[in-house]
Amino acid sequence: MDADYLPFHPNPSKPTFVPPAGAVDAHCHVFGPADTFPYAPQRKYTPCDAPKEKLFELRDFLGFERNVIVQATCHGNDNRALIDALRAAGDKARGVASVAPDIGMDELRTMNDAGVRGVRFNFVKRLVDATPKEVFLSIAEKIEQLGWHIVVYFEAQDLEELIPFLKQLPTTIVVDHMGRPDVTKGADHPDFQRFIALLENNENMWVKATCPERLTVQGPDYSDVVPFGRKLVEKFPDRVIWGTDWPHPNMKSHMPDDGKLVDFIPRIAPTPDQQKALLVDNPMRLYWS
Ligand SMILES: O=C(O)/C=C(\CC(=O)C(=O)O)C(=O)O
Repeated sequence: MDADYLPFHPNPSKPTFVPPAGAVDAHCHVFGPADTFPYAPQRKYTPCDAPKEKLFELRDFLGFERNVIVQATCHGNDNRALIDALRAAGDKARGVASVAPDIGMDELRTMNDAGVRGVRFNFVKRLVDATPKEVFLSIAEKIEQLGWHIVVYFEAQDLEELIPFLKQLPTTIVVDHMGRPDVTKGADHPDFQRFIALLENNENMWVKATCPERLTVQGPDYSDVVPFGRKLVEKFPDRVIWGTDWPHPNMKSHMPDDGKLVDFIPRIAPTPDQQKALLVDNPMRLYWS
């Protein structure tokens, strides 16, 4: 792993908040182990191994029933670790893959059988070299045939430029990590309001109310991120999902305690109805129906 890479928390606390029955951790990753599933040569970071067994252990410990495992850039378009984890989890996991435009429908169908239900388009400049929009559009055309959706990861300052492209995508779109707002500007700032307006005007767009630990400036207990998550849960109760982001690649300031991240949930989704929608009904509709 990279010299400055922080490994995941070795012994997270037991959360006080008990997730509703059937809760889904809808954003997490598996990394390696590198001797079986090597990292991609073009990767921008080398993580510590975070194998499926550790993920499943954490799922049970935190009180979740299911995972959505998202392909991260350190594995490039090599989805073998993801597929291996999905097969091992059986019906308890679904996946989001990263694919090249020349992928065939047969390979996509094999992935579908393993539990993949979406692809991820990553626009974060520190993580990937830019991919031409036509390439993404040609992938979108293929995966649309399987009823999959597209997860997009971008930073707030790049949203404006991306909007015309996002509007061209033919499927459900899920935006990672609240659209990565600058929380120092506040949730009423025009930047976050523009993101809210985008979701209001495009009913195919969903959002993950994830990653207070990445967005915070104050640090734990992430109070500066609460207004952002709460606004998304209130405004889009049937289009918002939640996940741990375990094993938290590229965290530089601190490594979050996953139990504390679970305790963040009732602060952004205070009512049992909101919690059930966020953790059960919405992810089940998107990934298991
Ligand atoms: O865990 C995440 O979702 C966020 C990441 C890593 C990532 O997305 C990737 O490597 O593909 C990040 O901001 O470094």
